Amino acid sequence: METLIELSKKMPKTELHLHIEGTFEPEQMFAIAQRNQVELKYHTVEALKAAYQFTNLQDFLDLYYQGMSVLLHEADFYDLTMAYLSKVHSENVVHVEIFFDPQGHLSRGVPFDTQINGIYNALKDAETKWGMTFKLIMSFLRHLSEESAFETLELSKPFLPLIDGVGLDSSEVGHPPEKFLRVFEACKDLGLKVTAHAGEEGPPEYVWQAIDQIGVDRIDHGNRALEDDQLIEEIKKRGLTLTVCPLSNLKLCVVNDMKDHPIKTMLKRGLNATVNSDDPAYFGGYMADNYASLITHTGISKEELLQLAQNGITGSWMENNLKEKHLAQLRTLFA
Ligand code: HPA
Ligand SMILES: [Zn+2]
Repeated sequence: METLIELSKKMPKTELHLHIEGTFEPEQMFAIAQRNQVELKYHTVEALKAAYQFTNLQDFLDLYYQGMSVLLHEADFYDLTMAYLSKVHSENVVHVEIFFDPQGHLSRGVPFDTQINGIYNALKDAETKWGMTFKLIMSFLRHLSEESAFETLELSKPFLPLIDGVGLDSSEVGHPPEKFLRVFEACKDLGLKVTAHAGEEGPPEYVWQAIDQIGVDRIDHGNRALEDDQLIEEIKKRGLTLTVCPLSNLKLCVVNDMKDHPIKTMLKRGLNATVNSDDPAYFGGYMADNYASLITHTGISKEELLQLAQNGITGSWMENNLKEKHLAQLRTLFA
């Protein structure tokens, strides 16, 4: 009998919540730092890894911004992205929708074209080599101003054909979605899809704002929506997908123990929850590890595993015929 973990490895998977800067493995970070002659605060891979102990989102973000500071050239962005894609290709991930944080690089003098060309060329190469499809999402840093987000949007305009959607990440509490209402209106007018991190640490009110005011197409995390029954009903009514990140939730103390992760509750309540890795190099695992951890600790059933995988396909922004193809493969595998 095939175990659920074996099945989860084999099944075609999508990744809908992934920060490319969060895939920076310490070994690669040191190699690129050396090649760019940038000094890191930590002097060995071991010392850096030992610092990956977070009690909240901000602890992590402080290290995340430090880590990305070694990315300077187009080749750095290409190598980072290709390393991630090749890793998840080996785990049967067939489609990725990845975030990048332009403001985290612009503030260090790295031009928009350097960033996006490196990332996009890797995505195109993975598509050519393995047939892995993708969407690219530009994310605004919510701890910065509305003005900075508008400046970033302006810089992105020559590259809009390469960008599918926009997101909102970084320090959530104190930076509600409504702070960026006008930016997101402008993005929608440009035909971009919209998603936002909401309800990771922030209150249900932020999820309401993301839905009601911003009109998001998807919700990133959304854990705290479970505190509000009316909100759950609204998310269901609108058919919104939640991009849930189990190992991230554990590492950032959004949940205290994987056995208490709310993903089964989300499914039971009829929410379209999906499984994603967020910042796998920092949180201890890629897609396969996230599924394996849920299977081991929460006791999800075969039916729930199939539901999660199906949600990852239906909640993606891929074309409908591709969705049908992947859904048919899943049905065969689970039959
Ligand atoms: O999980 C996250 N939350 C908010 N901002 C982020 N930036 C990278 N990862 C995250
Ligand atoms: Zn995230």
